[in-house]
Amino acid sequence: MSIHIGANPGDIAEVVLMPGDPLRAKFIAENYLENPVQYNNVRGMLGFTGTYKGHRISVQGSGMGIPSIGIYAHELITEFGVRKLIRVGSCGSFQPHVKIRDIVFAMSASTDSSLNKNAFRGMDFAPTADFGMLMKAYETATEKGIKPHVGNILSSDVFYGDDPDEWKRWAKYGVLAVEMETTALYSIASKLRAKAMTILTVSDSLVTSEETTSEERQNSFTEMMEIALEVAIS
Ligand SMILES: O=P(O)(O)O[C@H]1O[C@H](CO)[C@@H](O)[C@H]1O
Ligand SMILES: O=c1cc[nH]c(=O)[nH]1
Repeated sequence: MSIHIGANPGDIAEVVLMPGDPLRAKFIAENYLENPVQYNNVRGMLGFTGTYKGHRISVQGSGMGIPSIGIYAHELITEFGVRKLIRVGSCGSFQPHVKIRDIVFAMSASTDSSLNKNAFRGMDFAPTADFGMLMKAYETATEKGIKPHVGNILSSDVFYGDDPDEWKRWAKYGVLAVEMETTALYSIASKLRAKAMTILTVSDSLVTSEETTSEERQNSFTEMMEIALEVAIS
């Protein structure tokens, strides 16, 4: 048992899917895992372990933002022996060609957070996805007839910012979309010698102002879940 995860040693698989929303974790467990067992309810941050195509897989809600996923990723790796972490999240598009419900693979994650600036005394660390996982995700998407966008994303500390045009600074440099966790996930996985990647579904567009509902964000982004499960068992 760790401070934030009320599981016993061995309750959590070596591979964990991590949606921000704990109810998305429940949806994945109930719809894709065989014999799912809930191992965590501390702070309502649901975690489940079951099997997918015969492989043991866990799904753990990460909460929103860098501090929250930082806590769960750290405890999963250091206290429960997790080796592979796959974030399955929602994001807002920065580019006209990245449309609502499209899939984005985060090859790298820029940030406005000071997490790594603090850790590296003002110097820049480049948080990147595990190449093998990224390649498997790309192959799986291609087999399914899905064309993912692969590239740099922004992990922001701010959801409701002051400047409505701030995102354009990142868009100008080709950043695909914004979410709030990946830079921490990739950095922590690198430090602790685990493997990580993020798969996102576009839930809204800063370009067109289109949006999906919270219910859709919880339950309907199934293509990214299915790609993530194939990466998990590879
Ligand atoms: O849908 P999730 O995985 O929570 O991801 C995105 O949604 C939340 C903001 O609505 C942030 O956590 C952001 O990263
Ligand atoms: O962090 C996020 C997630 C989804 N959509 C956004 O605009 N921001």
